[in-house]
Amino acid sequence: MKLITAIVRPEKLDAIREGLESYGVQGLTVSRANGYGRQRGYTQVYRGAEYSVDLLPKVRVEVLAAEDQSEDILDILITTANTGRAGDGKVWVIQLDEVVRVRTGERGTAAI
Ligand SMILES: Nc1ncnc2c1ncn2[C@@H]1O[C@H](COP(=O)(O)OP(=O)(O)OP(=O)(O)O)[C@@H](O)[C@H]1O
Repeated sequence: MKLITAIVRPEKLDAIREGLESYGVQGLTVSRANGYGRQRGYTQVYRGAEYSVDLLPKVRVEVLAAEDQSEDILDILITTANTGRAGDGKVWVIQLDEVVRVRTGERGTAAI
């Protein structure tokens, strides 16, 4: 099993959700995030003074995936989040030891 985490543009969230739901993903976690990548934020001018905004608002999308669905889900995230511009985000995949469904006590792929 894998944990797939995507840090992406907030305005892409609807498209990402649609893509994942059409594929049949049963659940996901969304939270707000702030961060920067290589572009290191941007410079803004306010009342004549220049200051830099270094932590840009993003959303974090987390999806639990069975081994045989992980590549498909990764593809959906990358395709739906892409605009081709700097700041599109990052996706990473972590190998999981265990997942437990709290209500039933099911474990492993059955708990996803
Ligand atoms: N090395 C990193 N470690 C942890 N989080 C990161 C890292 N790089 C980027 N992020 C997170 O991903 C978000 C989006 O990153 P961003 O798209 O700017 O990455 P990038 O690698 O600079 O790509 P691009 O060249 O498209 O801007 C950041 O705001 C940050 O929250």
